[in-house]
Amino acid sequence: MLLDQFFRVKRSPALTESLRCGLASVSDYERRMCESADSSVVDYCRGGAASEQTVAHNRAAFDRLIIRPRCLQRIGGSRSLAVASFGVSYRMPIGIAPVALQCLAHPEGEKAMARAARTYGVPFVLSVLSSVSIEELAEAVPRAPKWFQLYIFKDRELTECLVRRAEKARFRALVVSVDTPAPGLSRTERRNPLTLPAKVTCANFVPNGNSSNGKAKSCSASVLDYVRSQLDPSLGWDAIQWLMSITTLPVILKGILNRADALIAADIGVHGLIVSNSGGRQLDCAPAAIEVLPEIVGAVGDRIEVMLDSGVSQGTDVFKALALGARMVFVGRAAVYGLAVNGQRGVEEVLDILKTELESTMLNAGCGTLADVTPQHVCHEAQLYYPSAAFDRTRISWRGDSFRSERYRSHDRRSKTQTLDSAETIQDAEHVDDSDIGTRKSMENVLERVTFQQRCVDTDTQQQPCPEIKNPSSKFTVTIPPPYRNVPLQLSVPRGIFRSNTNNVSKSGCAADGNIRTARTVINRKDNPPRRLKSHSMQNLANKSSGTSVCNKTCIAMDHISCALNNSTKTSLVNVPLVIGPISITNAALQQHASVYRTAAKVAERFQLPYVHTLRTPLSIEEFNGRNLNTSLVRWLEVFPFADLCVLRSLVRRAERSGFDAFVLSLMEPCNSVTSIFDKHAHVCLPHIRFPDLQLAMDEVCNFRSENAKQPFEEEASVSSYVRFFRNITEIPIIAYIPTTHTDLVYQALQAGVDGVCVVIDEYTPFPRFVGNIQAIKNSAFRNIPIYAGGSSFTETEVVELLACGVERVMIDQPIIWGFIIDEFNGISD
Ligand SMILES: Cc1cc2nc3c(=O)[nH]c(=O)nc-3n(C[C@H](O)[C@H](O)[C@H](O)COP(=O)(O)O)c2cc1C
Repeated sequence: MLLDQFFRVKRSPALTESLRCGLASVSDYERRMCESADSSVVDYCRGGAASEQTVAHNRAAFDRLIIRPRCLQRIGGSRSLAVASFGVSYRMPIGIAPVALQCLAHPEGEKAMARAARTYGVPFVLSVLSSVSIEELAEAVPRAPKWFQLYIFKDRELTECLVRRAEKARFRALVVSVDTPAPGLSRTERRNPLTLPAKVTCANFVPNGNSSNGKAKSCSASVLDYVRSQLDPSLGWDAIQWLMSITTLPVILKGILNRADALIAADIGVHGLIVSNSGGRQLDCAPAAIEVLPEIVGAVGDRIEVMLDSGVSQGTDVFKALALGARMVFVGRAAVYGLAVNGQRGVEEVLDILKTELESTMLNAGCGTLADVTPQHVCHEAQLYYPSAAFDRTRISWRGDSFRSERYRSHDRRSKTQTLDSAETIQDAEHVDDSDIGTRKSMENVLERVTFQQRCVDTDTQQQPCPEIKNPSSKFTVTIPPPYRNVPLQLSVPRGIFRSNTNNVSKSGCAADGNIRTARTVINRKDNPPRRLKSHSMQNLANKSSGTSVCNKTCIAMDHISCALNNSTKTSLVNVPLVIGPISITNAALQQHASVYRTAAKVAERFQLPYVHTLRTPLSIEEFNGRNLNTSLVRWLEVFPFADLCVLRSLVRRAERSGFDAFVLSLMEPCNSVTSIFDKHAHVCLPHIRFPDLQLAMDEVCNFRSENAKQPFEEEASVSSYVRFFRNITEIPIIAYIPTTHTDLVYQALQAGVDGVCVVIDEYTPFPRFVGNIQAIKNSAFRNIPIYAGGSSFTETEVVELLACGVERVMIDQPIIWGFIIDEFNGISD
């Protein structure tokens, strides 16, 4: 208070009032609502889908972004938050998202919300499931800037009727929620079901003289069921085209979460997108909206308006979204909390809090106007805290320069090629950004034009190829995929999630298009038709293992298991293309159980999965090979980039003789000599275990060295020289096994001609970032090379996400050990 007075900060009466009541932030309103409202209403407003991971992602993703302020920016006196959208100027870039049945939170419901929106000059989106009808709202708050959210229902007549009503009531835009093929599953709501009071219903579906075509239903909870039954999972993009053909209102798609869908939307001429996961209420484990925003702005930001909702609850969130290219953000829950606490006044107070926080953030970050807020003002925490990742190409999107330059240079994505300078650094990007500051305003004009001319654009002109951009210093060229005009028009958010048999991923066109040289044909040559794995969860395994029937050895390792389970929310790994291994003994409890390898290999054989044998085992290549193994097992061998050529050559020959199908060249640890890896695994970590192959390699090195006094291979040999070496002496395919933090090595390996790459997650990399890294590789010139994902234990949904972004197979190792400890063959199978 004192500080405010000192700096003479002007406060609105609404904020002064709310501060007097101890409500200074959106979370204060949330808390107050929880104290005062009925518990089923609280659950309804706050809840998310299933395990609510996406709700948590939304918050965490904003928190991972760091604001990077600039000083001494000569911020002038005239400061405005005004923004134009679809031809209308709004007083600030914050709108109110569609929220169903607002009369549950407050008797005035949507009317109060719309009045607050009018006071603050921001758009209010009325949900089709509103508790106040379109007409009633228009009559009560005629001058509020209103948009109308709808679904394209199974009954198109009903849908068209709603559109006509919205047009007649002078709504300014249609927001189509495309992420709702079915209602989201809320566990909290199932535990504490919401019973609609008699006077609260979906007012747009109740006969009132306006909904005249006989489609309206009588007033009861069954109205909600009826509306839910009208959701149509069979919709395709043609439905959007149909909608655009029956209305002149701008059409905005809400719920877009990937670039591919954004491109289709722009291609078919929609006017805007709201990047959204519906606040985590639809698909659990969907990405945070803010995480995918840069990718979508990069793809279509220069053609259509891109907005965002989901997780926005403070001014800094708004700032971050604007910096990453959103034109406007919407709040759902934040506004509902205000409504529940204090009706219209509560919503105004919340809007005031967000506005004040946004203004303060802008000032302190060195931005006087929205035009000053640029991607340069936000970075991902990884850039600050993990500087070794500074060269990681995929983090470029978080610097913002990649999409920004496209956006500001009016880059046309239809160009066939785009060059990337692999030597680009953060400094380079900042330099570029400096020169770009202040251009946002002019870009806004361009955006305006694009938006309103969108439908008139002659499609032939759109097809004109754009001149190639060539950068002489570029190290490699990335081919941009052709426009998505010919893809089947089917809503798929995200792609692949409903794939019935994920083992067919390569055939379903996600990753492969037949150009793969050797890996597809050779590595997987023994693949048989997939079998279904038994559906067990890691939690089940843990529960099972706590029973008395489990032998002593289990107890020793149970700490490891429960620790791993506690640290994560691992679920089942079922019905997916996997690779088993490489399993090395890192667990002291397993020292005496070398049979884990043979057992794991048998399971791999049974399920027709490749098995990766490693040198870090008590079984030599020949011993492993000789034990009752059927020839149908697909065998890969993990090798290390030893400096000693003679060792590598001899390993290659032995692997060839033993019928291995691929080499997994592990670049996980800096081990340029046999001695370093031998010391680490055979002497230092696990002194009691015999590592015959490493010992053999040691012997060979000693013999070799005594014969050839000097080192045969330079100590710091590059990835390419190892790959070339393998290439020269064997036909067996090579898969590089590289940590995701070293994307530069991935590209080196790909350039050197490996047949596949396994990108391995580490404990510091957030999963969305890992997916981003993989997507970047899949989007690069090497898109046809199979990518595998490694890193111990992914959850089932993570596996699906990986497959959806083009990963061929997922390598698992640690869960195999857990399964073995619990029930050997059956445990691993489970
Ligand atoms: C209680 C509630 C009801 C909602 N109802 C709808 C709806 O009817 N239609 C829709 O498209 N989105 C609906 N949403 C999603 C919001 O439009 C918006 O996407 C989401 O709330 C944004 O996330 P946030 O709550 O974290 O701000 C609803 C959200 C909430 C919290």
